[in-house]
Amino acid sequence: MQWTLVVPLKPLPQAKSRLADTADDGLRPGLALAFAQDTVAAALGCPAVRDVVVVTNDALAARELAALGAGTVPDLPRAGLNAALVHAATVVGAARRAAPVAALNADLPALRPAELARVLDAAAEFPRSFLADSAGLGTTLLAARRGRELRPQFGVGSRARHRASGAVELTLDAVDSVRQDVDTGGDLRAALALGVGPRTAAAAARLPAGQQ
Ligand SMILES: Nc1nc2c(ncn2[C@@H]2O[C@H](COP(=O)(O)OP(=O)(O)OP(=O)(O)O)[C@@H](O)[C@H]2O)c(=O)[nH]1
Ligand SMILES: C=C(OP(=O)(O)O)C(=O)O
Repeated sequence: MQWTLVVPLKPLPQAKSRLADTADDGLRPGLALAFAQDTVAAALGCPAVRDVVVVTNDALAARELAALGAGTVPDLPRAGLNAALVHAATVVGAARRAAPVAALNADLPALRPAELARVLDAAAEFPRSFLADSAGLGTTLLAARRGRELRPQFGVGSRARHRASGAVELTLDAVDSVRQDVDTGGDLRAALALGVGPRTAAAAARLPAGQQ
């Protein structure tokens, strides 16, 4: 089964606010873009992915991610993450005749195509499913098979909400790169230890010593 991935991305100046201690206002937007570029590049390299559509209102990010081969959809004004995902899934569904769709966070700079393929292959077994993040509280991927709605409930504590909504939790081992989202300095160090993509490696090298 081949999936369409919907990747949400905030305007870069507002993105990754919890990384303020690690990267100042001058470096943080570039770091957020690098995470998204490495996430999208790895997703496009995954055999289980048909296409990647980024939902964002950031013109620079849209341009850079389109250059990698992603489609882009403008966000709805001030609607928030879940509304942006529903909107993008609707646009994608209309264009692709109810293709299977998965939402994937844009902050997975260590993402490996083979691990993403294992997660998506597992998701193909269930009408609606999700993968918990490395912290065990959030969600990095929510998948809906053909003809099912995504019904995203991302945000603080989303693992419990997705489970309560009836989505099946995918309990795979050895898919750390799909779980490792980067919200904090500690997350960034964990992602660097797993091995990040080239754009994140370059952006992280510009951080002050001790923050990498
Ligand atoms: N298109 C779109 N994407 C969003 C929106 N809010 C969050 N996102 C994206 O959804 C994912 C998870 O978002 P958050 O954890 O809320 O925000 P973040 O920028 O990653 O980090 P913080 O600022 O530290 O909360 C990231 O890929 C964000 O860029 C939104 O309103 N619209
Ligand atoms: C939005 C989410 O991600 P984050 O951990 O980046 O807030 C989530 O886990 O639902």
